[in-house]
Amino acid sequence: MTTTPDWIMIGGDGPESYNQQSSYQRALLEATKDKMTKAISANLDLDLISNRFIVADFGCASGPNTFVAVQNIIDAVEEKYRRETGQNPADNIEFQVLFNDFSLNDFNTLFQTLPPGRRYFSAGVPGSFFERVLPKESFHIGVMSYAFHFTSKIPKGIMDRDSPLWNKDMQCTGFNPAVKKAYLDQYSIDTKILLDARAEELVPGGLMLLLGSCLRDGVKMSETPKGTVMDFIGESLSDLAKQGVTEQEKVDTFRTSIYFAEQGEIRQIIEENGKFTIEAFEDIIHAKNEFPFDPKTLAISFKAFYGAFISAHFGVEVMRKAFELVEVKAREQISRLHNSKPGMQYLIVLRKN
Ligand SMILES: C[S@@+](CC[C@H](N)C(=O)[O-])C[C@H]1O[C@@H](n2cnc3c(N)ncnc32)[C@H](O)[C@@H]1O
Ligand SMILES: [Mg+2]
Repeated sequence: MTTTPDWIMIGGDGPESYNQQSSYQRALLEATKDKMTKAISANLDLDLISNRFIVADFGCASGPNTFVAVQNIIDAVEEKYRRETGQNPADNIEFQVLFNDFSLNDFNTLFQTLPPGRRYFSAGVPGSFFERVLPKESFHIGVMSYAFHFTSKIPKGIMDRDSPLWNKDMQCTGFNPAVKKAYLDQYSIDTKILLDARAEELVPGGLMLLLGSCLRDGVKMSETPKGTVMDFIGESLSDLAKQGVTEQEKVDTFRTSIYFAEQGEIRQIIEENGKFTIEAFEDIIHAKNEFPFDPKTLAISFKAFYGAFISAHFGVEVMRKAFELVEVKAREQISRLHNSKPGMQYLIVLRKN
């Protein structure tokens, strides 16, 4: 079994950084602000809002989206407190935000760009969210934004050419049922471990807010715009191997530890885990719902997301060349994108049982 390189976003705040290129992810946070506020108002016990309130973001990257996510939560908690007690939250509540990601994440950029005027104390929590990273009962609301689609490793057999599970593509396209099952099984195991860990770390009655992308039931990854661009990336890397720019062996051993689950699969995993009640599972439709089908924008935003991961395996030069080809492919095959089936963006609200 192979462990993939840690899934690190491009750090710093240069033109290709995650910091500058994550507006797609941010659009979902902005679109869900009202729904997050309502969910917190309806599902968080007033008793939990006392002198010390802890918010944790798992898979925070280097910002700025994490600041939007945690501020939305703090605003909602303050609003509920003000409305239901008539008191000023600033007089009575101190907030702390725990920022979690892999230790190699660019925490320097994160801490250097913390919003001025924020009303919370900050701390970094390094480590994989597939393990316990915090003491028992140590936070009140957790959030995961575009971080609930990872597996801890590439499923067994996926990179073995002699296995019926061998996957020629870099992602789970959804077309090979055996490959799809292997990814789903791994995702299910990992996600249950993740939920177990968060359930221990959350205070009783605490909430987890999950925001991200999934598939509508019955839709295959490669049928969506995101899956189509991921296929362009895989095809571009294969082209570079054919041109001798990189080795075929490297292409064959490059697979993503990402599984975009179907809506029903996510629901089933959470229910089987049994540590949380699903208070809401919302289908969020917003202006930036799908990527704009502009070849240049697509190449840049997917580079921000996947670039560091590809660099770690192929080196930065191959990564750059691959995304030049992705832009060409997106231009040549724009109809594939226009004919794709919509993906889905969600807000899931979980309450610890
Ligand atoms: C697509 S980014 C999302 C960042 C940010 N939450 C947002 O909404 O823009 C996914 C983040 O999850 C982190 N991540 C992936 N697997 C992780 C793990 N096992 N433990 C902790 N962080 C992880 C990555 O390092 C990355 O920063
Ligand atoms: Mg990984």
